[in-house]
Formats: sequence, C-alpha cells, structure tokens
Amino acid sequence: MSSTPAVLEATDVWAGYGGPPVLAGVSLTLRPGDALGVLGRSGVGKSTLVEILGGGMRASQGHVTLDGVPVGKTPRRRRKEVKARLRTVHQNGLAGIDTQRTVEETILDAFKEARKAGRTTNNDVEAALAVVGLPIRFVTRRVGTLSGGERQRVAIARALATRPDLLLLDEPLTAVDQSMREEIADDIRALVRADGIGLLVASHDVRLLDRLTDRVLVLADGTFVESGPLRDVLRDPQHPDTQAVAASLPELTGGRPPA
Ligand SMILES: Nc1ncnc2c1ncn2[C@@H]1O[C@H](COP(=O)(O)OP(=O)(O)OP(=O)(O)O)[C@@H](O)[C@H]1O
Repeated sequence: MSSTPAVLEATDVWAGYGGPPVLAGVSLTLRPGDALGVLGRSGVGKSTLVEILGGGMRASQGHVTLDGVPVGKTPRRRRKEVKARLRTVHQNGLAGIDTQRTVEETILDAFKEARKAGRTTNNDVEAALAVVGLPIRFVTRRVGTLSGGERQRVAIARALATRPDLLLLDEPLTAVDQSMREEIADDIRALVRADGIGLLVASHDVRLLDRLTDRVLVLADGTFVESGPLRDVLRDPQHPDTQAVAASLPELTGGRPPA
C-alpha cells in the first residue's frame, strides 16, 4: 500500500457533448475514509462526472487532480500505481473485464495487478466474493455466462480486490434485487470503512445511497444544488428534484407514507 493516501479533487469542472453543458462548475474532494454520494435523476450527468473523475473523459474547463497531479496526465511510469489507487466501476460493470475469464481468474488477476502496483493483498478469493454476496461456487463460471447483477457484483469485487485508496461506483447494483442490494451495500460499506477506502457512489437510488454514504451532493442543472447527510437533505429539500425525491420516500425523512 502506498504511504500517502490518495486525494481526488475536482475544481470548477465543466463538461458536455457539444450542446448545453452537462456539468457547469462542479467541485468536490474525495479522501480515503469518505463515503460520498452523488444523487441526481436520470440524465443529469452523474456518469459524465464519474468518467471525468476517473480520467476517462476530459473536462472542457476546470480540472481534476489525484494527489495534485491532473488525472489523465500521469507520467507513464506511474500509471499502474495511480490506476491501483483510484478504481472506477462503470455502470455496465464490464469495462476492462475479459468475459472469457472465470470469476476466480478475474479476482486473482486483480490481486496480481495490485501486487504489481506495490499494494498488499490477502489473495482470498472467497472473501472477495463474499463481500458482494457471491458464493464460492461462482469461481468456475466464465464472466460472460453471468447474469447482469452477478457481473456487476464481480466488477465491484474485482475493484475492491485491488485495494484502492478511492473507489468510484457508477449506478452499482442496479441489476440486483432490492432486498439483496441492501445487504450487499452494507457489506461493501463495512469493507470500505474497515480499509479506509474513499467511496464515491453516483446513483438515482436513494435507498442505496442511504446505505452506502455519509453525505450526498445533489446534482441538478449542471451543479451541486444541495449537500449534506442524505436524510438531512431530504428533511429540508430546496431544489424541486430533491423535493420530489423526499416526497416519494417519507420513511427516510421521518414523515408518514403517502395515503
Ligand atoms: N456520448 C454522448 N453524446 C451525447 N450526449 C451524451 C453522451 N453521453 C451522455 N450524453 C448526454 O449527457 C447527459 C448526461 O448523461 P449522463 O449519462 O452523464 O447522465 P446520468 O445522470 O448518468 O444518467 P443515468 O442515470 O440515466 O445513467 C444526458 O442528457 C445524456 O443524454
């Protein structure tokens, strides 16, 4: 494990796809031990933000740095190390995963990659899968034969197996049943807490963010319109998007369910 834990910082980030900007001045900091949610309705720019934070897309203005070095401009000799410190699990859960590999090979590859980057791993495939609720019998399955929800879970297990300082999750567990999702979210939360991993979860799933994060930023109209612990934000929502979410989830705000 590297001696100084990574810090990811986005400052006044703007981005878009040729039309009106999707992100219009977004700033955030993610440190090991943080558990930060980005909440926003579909199409608001959550994936765009995660891509930019992970270095997969460039901001049109503003900058993103990891340990003070612009993301995407890391010197070649440091790229493996940086990749190991900051992991992204994309929405489809399959980016960078060879579907012909078995689940066991996929997790072992992650351990190997982490060791090459100078990180210490426990090499325990069973424990890595248990965090995402996958029993050991999955080890022999090829990733390409798994269901959508199982793939998402393998992608998260693989990312965690590399023992990153920071983990970015874009709409994780969307293909997993609600009941199982909460249990897995609790296990992921416990692991990132124990390991001091900084977690950023972008999602429209409020219940998931309630389980996984300490604090949320609400993304709307290109910027963060609210921030704070999720339940506090929902108790006193300012933006119409947040008000709509709060009205639909009275159990999270202490209110009574709608008649
Ligand atoms: N490659 C692209 N070209 C053009 N427009 C795009 C592209 N990718 C995303 N967009 C648009 O940018 C906006 C933000 O998309 P983004 O995927 O970041 O939102 P999101 O909040 O992650 O949505 P969801 O929750 O549905 O995944 C949307 O209006 C989307 O249609």
